[in-house]
Amino acid sequence: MFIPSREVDAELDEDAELESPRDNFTEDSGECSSYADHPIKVECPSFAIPVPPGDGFKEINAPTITPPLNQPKRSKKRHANLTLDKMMEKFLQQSVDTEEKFYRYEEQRLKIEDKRREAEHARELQMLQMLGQMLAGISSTVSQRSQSIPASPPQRANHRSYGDNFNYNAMTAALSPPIVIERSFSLHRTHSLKDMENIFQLVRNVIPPLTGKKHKGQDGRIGIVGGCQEYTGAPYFAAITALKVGADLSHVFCTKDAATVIKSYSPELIVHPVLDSPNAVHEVEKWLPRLHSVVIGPGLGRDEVLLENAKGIIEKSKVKGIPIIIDADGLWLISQQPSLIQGYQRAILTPNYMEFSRLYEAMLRDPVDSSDHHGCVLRLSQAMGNLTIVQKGERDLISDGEKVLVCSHEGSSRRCGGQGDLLSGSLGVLAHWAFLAGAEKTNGQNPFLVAAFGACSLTRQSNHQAFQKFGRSMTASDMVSEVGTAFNKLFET
Ligand SMILES: NC(=O)C1=CN([C@@H]2O[C@H](COP(=O)(O)OP(=O)(O)OC[C@H]3O[C@@H](n4cnc5c(N)ncnc54)[C@H](O)[C@@H]3O)[C@@H](O)[C@H]2O)[C@@H](O)CC1
Ligand SMILES: Nc1ncnc2c1ncn2[C@@H]1O[C@H](COP(=O)(O)OP(=O)(O)OP(=O)(O)O)[C@@H](O)[C@H]1O
Repeated sequence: MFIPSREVDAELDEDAELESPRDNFTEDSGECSSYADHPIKVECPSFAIPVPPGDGFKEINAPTITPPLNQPKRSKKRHANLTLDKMMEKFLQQSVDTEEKFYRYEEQRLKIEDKRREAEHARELQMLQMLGQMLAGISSTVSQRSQSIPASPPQRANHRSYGDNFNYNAMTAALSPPIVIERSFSLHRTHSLKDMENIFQLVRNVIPPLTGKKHKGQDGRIGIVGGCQEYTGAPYFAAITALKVGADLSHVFCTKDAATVIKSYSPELIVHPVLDSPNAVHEVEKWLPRLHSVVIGPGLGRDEVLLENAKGIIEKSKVKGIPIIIDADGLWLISQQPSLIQGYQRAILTPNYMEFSRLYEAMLRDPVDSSDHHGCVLRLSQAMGNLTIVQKGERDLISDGEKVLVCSHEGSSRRCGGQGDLLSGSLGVLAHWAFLAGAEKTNGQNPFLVAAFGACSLTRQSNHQAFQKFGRSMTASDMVSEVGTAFNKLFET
């Protein structure tokens, strides 16, 4: 049934409770003696509000029953407040829904726009390639004329470069041994320009263009779950790196006592002191629809309650299909309960040497074979249900159980704590971008492999640059300062 808003006002008058009229109006004002004389001001919409029958509202024409004078009125106002709360809740929900719809629409619109730009870009590339071929033809004719020795075919060795195959998926399916794609050059050594371009192009392809048409949040809203009394640096490094890579918003979900500390490091971060609250999972779950990816583990610690909450957050994120990056103590949790993430192919695990050994032994019941790193990372990924594994180390090995990518981009010999946090934060953003872009933009390659490769190269380049400046005194904060220029150097030049 519908009740005009005026009727709601009248009903609320009658339902006055808890506070007496004098709570709102002073005696001296002499303005108020009873609710009948001074109805409570309630902000109601001017249109009719649908109200299901039997929820406490009287029929419009029902006779008014005057309550006996001595009857306490307290319980009725609570009712009025409850009704108001319900209405407010409904309005808020509607506005959240509308906002969500708007975001969805915007995202679709931008996807279409991206596709258009992509097609334009592809056309331009094709023309450039044709031009390149023409120029190559001219130069080879010149060199054939000047040298009588014929050019030898390109050496492939053990590697396959991205540029060799456009239909990479089909090739992969046809080959039984794992494909190893390696980029082992430094920006400072001579290398094949073509290889470098091909491998980085896949990462570049997934990076959203900077345009004036977007609203805040569209380039990434990343959640970091971690941060406790002992560890406040790790979630900060991950969250600030996510922003420096290009995310619009970075949320940290940490314990209460870590929150103020993390906030004091950076006003850019949104910090939620909820991780040790009794309803932590629910508190984080409320934010999940607004997050594009979550990074679980930096500075999480190994407290039973926090690990249990992290477990709940992983489960809720899986239900929502959000890409999940698991690092540090999040990996400790996974090594205790691998089934928590097993088979969820939107997950990326980033173990260091120790974390990898723990996971490997938990899953394969064997020690790591130090003579076969590629095989180990491949087997671990397969055992975990083909989710992406990034084994960090002197060379980062990245596998989805089908292929192994090797990133040995030049970093430095400095191994200060916190470098892995930069990696997981940047991966949070790149995984979202790559996932959104899809395999179409990565030439059929698993987008998470591309994202992981991008994040590893970026971390190592930041490390390299910071080490050039500070040498042995370099710390993770120095690396954070280099993220912007490293990103430009690798992906935007
Ligand atoms: N500033 C911060 O707040 C930082 C916090 N961090 C956090 O610290 C927590 C613990 O991570 P860690 O990587 O330190 O984990 P671990 O405590 O497992 O390892 C610490 C280091 O101790 C050594 N180690 C561990 N087990 C060993 C063993 N059995 N034998 C010999 N050496 C061994 C290894 O060098 C290892 O890197 C994580 O939550 C992580 O995110 C780190 O990210 C570093 C920076
Ligand atoms: N020996 C190495 N040489 C060059 N780069 C390395 C080496 N070891 C690690 N890295 C780089 O540093 C990044 C972080 O790896 P690291 O092993 O330090 O992680 P972590 O121990 O998890 O870090 P954190 O201290 O944040 O917990 C890796 O992605 C890798 O690119």
